[in-house]
Amino acid sequence: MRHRDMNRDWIATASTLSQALPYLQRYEGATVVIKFGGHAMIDDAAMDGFARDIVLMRQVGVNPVVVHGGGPMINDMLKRLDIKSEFVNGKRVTDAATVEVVEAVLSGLVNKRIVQAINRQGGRAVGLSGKDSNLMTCDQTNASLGFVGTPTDIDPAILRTLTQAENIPVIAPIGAGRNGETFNVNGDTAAGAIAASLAADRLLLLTDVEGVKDKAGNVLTEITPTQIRELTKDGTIAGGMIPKTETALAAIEGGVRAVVILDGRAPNACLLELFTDHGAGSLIRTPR
Ligand SMILES: Nc1ncnc2c1ncn2[C@@H]1O[C@H](COP(=O)(O)OP(=O)(O)O)[C@@H](O)[C@H]1O
Ligand SMILES: CC(=O)N[C@@H](CCC(=O)OP(=O)(O)O)C(=O)O
Repeated sequence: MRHRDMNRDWIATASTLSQALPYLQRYEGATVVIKFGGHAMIDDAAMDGFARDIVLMRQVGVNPVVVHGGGPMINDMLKRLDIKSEFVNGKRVTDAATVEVVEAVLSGLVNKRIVQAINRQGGRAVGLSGKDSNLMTCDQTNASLGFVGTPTDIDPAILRTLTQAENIPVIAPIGAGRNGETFNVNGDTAAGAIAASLAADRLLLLTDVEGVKDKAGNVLTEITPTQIRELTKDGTIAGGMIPKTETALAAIEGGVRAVVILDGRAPNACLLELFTDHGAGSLIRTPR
């Protein structure tokens, strides 16, 4: 009995691999930008699973570009330093002291943790922030948010150099201001702007919910720009989901072929989305 069950498992595994062929062919040479949110990095196992998926993508000829968040890790450090922090529409109000902590945590602790996790799985990850090689120049979003930036100029040349050499860029969402300022950029916003600059085939926004939910709490497997606007207006899309859906709309308008908002805590979330017919999360694509 036990033998027969094991056989069945192996057959299912082989069948999944075989079914992946058309997807592997479709995504060979494609650019996929993955936003890894702070809430998706729940523990070492989630980090290692994510790293493994990214290395597998690279191995089969996809060009993965990782943009990360780290909101909960910034909160921890601010708490340790006794600095108060608040959010307005999913964006952290960032004063001069806060932006120093944000940069240290994102470009230092979080970025290097992801780089190391990918490299331990056999990949070649290179960590950078928007300041490196003029990758992301920003203007202030709104005076009331302090040092929060909106990307205005993205120079993706360094990303192309790295991906052509089969390296995996891992980007902290810190932007350079025109007058030497450091700007805190929401991770989703940064990922969307970078994906648009690369005319990416897919932007995957990994988070801690299964997707965008409607009023009744059901996950919408596909969501149109009109639905997003309506659900935001009536408050169904709120908090941290606002920058995600705003990003999805801007990315689609900016030339990204499709955006998926999905649960990064689910094992192999990225592989499931790209290489199987199950898909995952909420898909937003250019209206046809
Ligand atoms: N309509 C909605 N559907 C799904 N999640 C929503 C919705 N509105 C608000 N949210 C909230 O948005 C959160 C995701 O944003 P956030 O916490 O910033 O994630 P991350 O750290 O992964 O970027 C969810 O955990 C959920 O609480
Ligand atoms: C302006 C702004 O809000 N920046 C975010 C940057 C980190 C981030 O986006 O992290 P998650 O993806 O984990 O939420 C912050 O300070 O928390």
